[in-house]
Amino acid sequence: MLTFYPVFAALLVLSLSLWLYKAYVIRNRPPLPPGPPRKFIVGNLFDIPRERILPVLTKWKERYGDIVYIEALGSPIVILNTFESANALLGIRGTNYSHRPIFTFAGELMGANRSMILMDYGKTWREHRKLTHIALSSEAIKRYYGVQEKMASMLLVGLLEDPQNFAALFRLAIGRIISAIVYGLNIKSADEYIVDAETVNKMTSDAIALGTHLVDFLPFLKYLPKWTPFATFHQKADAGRRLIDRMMNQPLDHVKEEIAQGHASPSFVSHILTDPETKDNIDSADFQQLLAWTAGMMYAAGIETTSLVLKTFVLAMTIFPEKQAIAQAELDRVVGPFRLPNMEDQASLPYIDALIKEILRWNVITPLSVPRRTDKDDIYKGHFIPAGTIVLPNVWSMAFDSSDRATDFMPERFLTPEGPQDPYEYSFGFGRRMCPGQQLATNSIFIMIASVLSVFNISKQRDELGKEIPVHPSFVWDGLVRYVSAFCPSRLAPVYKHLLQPSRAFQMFLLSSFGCRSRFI
Ligand code: HEM
Repeated sequence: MLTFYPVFAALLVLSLSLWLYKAYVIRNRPPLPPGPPRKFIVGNLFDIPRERILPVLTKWKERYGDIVYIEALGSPIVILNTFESANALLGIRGTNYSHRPIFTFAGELMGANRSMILMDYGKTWREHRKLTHIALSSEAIKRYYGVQEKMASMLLVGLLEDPQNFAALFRLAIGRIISAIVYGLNIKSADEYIVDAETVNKMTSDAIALGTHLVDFLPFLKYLPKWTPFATFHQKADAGRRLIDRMMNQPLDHVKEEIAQGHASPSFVSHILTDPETKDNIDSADFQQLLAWTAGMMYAAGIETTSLVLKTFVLAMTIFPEKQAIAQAELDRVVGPFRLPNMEDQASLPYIDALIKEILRWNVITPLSVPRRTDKDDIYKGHFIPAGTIVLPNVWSMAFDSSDRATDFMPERFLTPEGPQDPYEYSFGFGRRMCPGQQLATNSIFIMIASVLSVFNISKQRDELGKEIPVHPSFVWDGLVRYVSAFCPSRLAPVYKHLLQPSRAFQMFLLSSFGCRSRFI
């Protein structure tokens, strides 16, 4: 008993000193950024409704300004509402702001932290980024023009046959481009793997949405045995892990088999596996894992995002036919009626370029980008940002802040030199972790949009009485990606004028024989 008192007294003194030190440090450091009042323990956890998060963020921005501080179960979160603050912190102070939050559910339990997008900033991330650069550098992407043009003409053929199925056809076209570039897959094998990629995307995007899994805020829950009633997340995570592993490894094994049989098509993966110089330059303990995950990541990150932009394009053209007419007039003028557009036309089609920017702005695909985490304490504009803070760039507010009449669909806003912030500067992220697939994505979007507008008129469906069925834009946000919700009252009708109204069979032949000069790596 006697020996207990000195230990107890020492502990008491230690705790008191720690408490006093913390109080002293807190009092002497700059204040946290402003934000809504926090409740005891839970903080603002229940102020972040998943479905209505954007209006809540807008309200906070109006009340607290450029940079807003909230907490969820003790985890600090900072929301950056302007391009200036996002660029200053995520871009210029990139060393401190390029980490990702620790996603216990998606990252650790499902195993998605092996992918570049969720991986923490550091040596392994740099290896992934370096390898990805081989496939997506400005030089490399020029070699994909042929495959992009070919897939665009195949899309047109698909649309002629089944115009109402446009959403699936867009996804297929984008999936085929990426799988041809990354794995050199032929169309049949590509279509097989696209289905896996879709499921994995949806699952991961859902899993990393803010506030979806309690285990992300209370990581000790991961130690709950799998059989306990509250640990159903374990089964979900195990199923996710199996699916992710299959998606990463199956196409890679497919290419290896093709190489062994001597008939692999040129692709990123076959290039890395067969070029001894490239392989020798890669300093990685687990080369196979590195290759499987860089290739799989390009595939997974590129399909849903790019095809969503195209779906938004159809929605916008349905609602704003006058903008469609201006874009088609430009195509008539520049490309003319005797051929389909190609990648070289891009620089001569400023209205199409402005149209793509407006689509990216009007429906921001990732309204809060992909979250970051601070490594060390920081001070910005007199506010203290603690180490370990989750940082969310509010891209949504950047897009709608940038000009008056922000909710209108107006590609023209990007045709004047004093126009608003360029959406390419915020839609694809910031600084060191900016999307490496941006150029590939914008090229695919360009060729698909220009080709579709050359051959089709997009309009509202009509009912049995011939009256137009109204279309109301509606979006669903799963926390990372903002989807255009199922809408189908759009009609893609061939206009034929660009092909001098040939017979249907001849037209199919013409379309499918365009753009066949495909070369990959
Ligand atoms: C319209 C299409 C696309 C959009 C809107 C988009 C958007 C984004 C965003 C917002 C990020 C997070 C950046 C950050 O943290 O600052 C990102 C990361 C990433 N994107 Fe994209 N992306 C698109 C297409 C693609 C394509 C086609 C590929 C590859 C072929 C790709 C590969 C990646 C990868 C690998 C990352 C992770 C980068 C890292 O964490 O270092 N994306 N993308």
